[in-house]
Amino acid sequence: MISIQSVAHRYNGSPLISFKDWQINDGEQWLLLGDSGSGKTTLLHILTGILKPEQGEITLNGTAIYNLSSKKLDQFRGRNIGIIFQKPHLIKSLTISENLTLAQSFANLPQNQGRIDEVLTSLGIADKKKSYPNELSQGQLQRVSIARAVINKPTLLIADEPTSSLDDKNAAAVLSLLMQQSDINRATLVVATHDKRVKDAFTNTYNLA
Ligand SMILES: Nc1ncnc2c1ncn2[C@@H]1O[C@H](COP(=O)(O)OP(=O)(O)OP(=O)(O)O)[C@@H](O)[C@H]1O
Repeated sequence: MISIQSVAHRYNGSPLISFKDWQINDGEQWLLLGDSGSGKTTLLHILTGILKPEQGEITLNGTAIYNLSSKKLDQFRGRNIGIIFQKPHLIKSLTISENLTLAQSFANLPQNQGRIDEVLTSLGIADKKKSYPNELSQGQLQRVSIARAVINKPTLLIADEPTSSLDDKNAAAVLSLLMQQSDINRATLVVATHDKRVKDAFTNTYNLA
């Protein structure tokens, strides 16, 4: 379970952005909706341990994440949280398989080729394992980014604007893959977007005013 309590943040000299309390139960799928500039990315960074808020507390499965040392927090994030950004941010000189191995080692987990094969197969890109990122299409790269996010079986899967640069068909495909992967891996899913096309797929919505 994730809980956000009395959280507010202010960037240097800017107005305080307050976030209403939010409780996310295990396995739930949530849409985080808000206009551009409303604070979606800020809240995702707070949720994932990247940005310590000026006020408030975030607990993930009972751990108050900002009470951890930065080293512990990095390891905690690597093991418990999978993040999908708008762009894949893969390492170009490494194969798809090596990029995924790297995600395992960042979390201090042993290399597990079987898990890599399993995830790539479930995303329909097992044949791209030995390819380099520049040999893949945008849609395939987006799948690799989902693979990297779920490789360590995170309890929380977060996607920041995963569909905004995609056409209707690809947007629907990526969304259904995210939901499917959250089901297979029993991970809680939070998708931040201002893309109204994805609204109907979710029953739980957290709205930023
Ligand atoms: N590093 C920063 N320093 C100062 N102000 C920032 C910083 N990052 C974001 N902001 C400001 O905080 C507010 C919220 O930004 P944020 O990026 O969280 O919004 P968003 O909802 O994700 O927007 P978008 O949909 O356009 O990505 C905005 O007014 C933005 O200008």
